[in-house]
Amino acid sequence: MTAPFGERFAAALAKRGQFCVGIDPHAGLLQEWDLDDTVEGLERFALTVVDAVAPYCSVVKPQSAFYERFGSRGVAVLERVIAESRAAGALVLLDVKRGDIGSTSQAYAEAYLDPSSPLAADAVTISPYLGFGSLMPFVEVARTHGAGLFVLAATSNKEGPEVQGAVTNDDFGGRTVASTMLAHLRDLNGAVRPLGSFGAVVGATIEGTGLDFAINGPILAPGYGEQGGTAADILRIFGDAARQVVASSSRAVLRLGPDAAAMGNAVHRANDELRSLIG
Ligand SMILES: O=c1ccn([C@@H]2O[C@H](COP(=O)(O)O)[C@@H](O)[C@H]2O)c(=O)[nH]1
Repeated sequence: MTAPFGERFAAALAKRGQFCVGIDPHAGLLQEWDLDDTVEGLERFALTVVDAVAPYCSVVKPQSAFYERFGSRGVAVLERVIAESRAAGALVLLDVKRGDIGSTSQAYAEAYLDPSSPLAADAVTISPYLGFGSLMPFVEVARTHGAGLFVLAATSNKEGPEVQGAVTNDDFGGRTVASTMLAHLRDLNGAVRPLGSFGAVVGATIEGTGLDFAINGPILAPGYGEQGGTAADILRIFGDAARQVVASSSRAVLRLGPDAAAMGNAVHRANDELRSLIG
């Protein structure tokens, strides 16, 4: 029986550190690596990154869009990325940002979280734009299989606050949407030890929001590196919750390839920096 994701996440961060590499095969990066923008180029790129970083990272985060761009053969590459990263000991957080009415959420959840699916990962990112309740099938499937979820709360992009900073009416608590998502996650995680399995996505780039990050669950902080987020930002934004954060960076690491040692060293450096500030 697989241990719950929150337990596996806490153990992985304690063992391998708080840095996550996003495995995002951008067309521009394929070109920088001297690879063709084809499924063969995609495969070479993605598997080189897996070999270089998955043995050291606590978490890797492939972004599904860059694989879907190549149709079914690209998705087959994604399946290999997931399987080989897990075999190398990394947790795989598949960045798909799915979310729909409940019955469709059920199918998405089975596609990404049921271990019998070829695309099954340890956790996925999901979008609560259809209402947090529409995500309950993901919660149930995640509970059944010991998987994790990361719900978009306060994303790293500058356009996010238009929606995430909007205030709900009194029937729904009169709080910002981001704060409402964090409250739902706090309720789901309860007092589970060492950590619940239901996490939030909060950008490493956001400015003082007054949000309460004590959700007793994992937090993904994308926007580290290329988008400007630093280890100091992780401490500034999350305070006491900083130890539950995995900071994610894609392009800033991938640009160092195809030199595997350079990408591996970037992981060690980022982990050291986060450890020295957060403990
Ligand atoms: O708020 C969010 C949520 C997800 N992302 C994703 O993370 C990476 C960021 O890539 P970089 O190259 O490090 O900027 C990418 O896959 C995004 O889709 C995010 O940036 N912000």
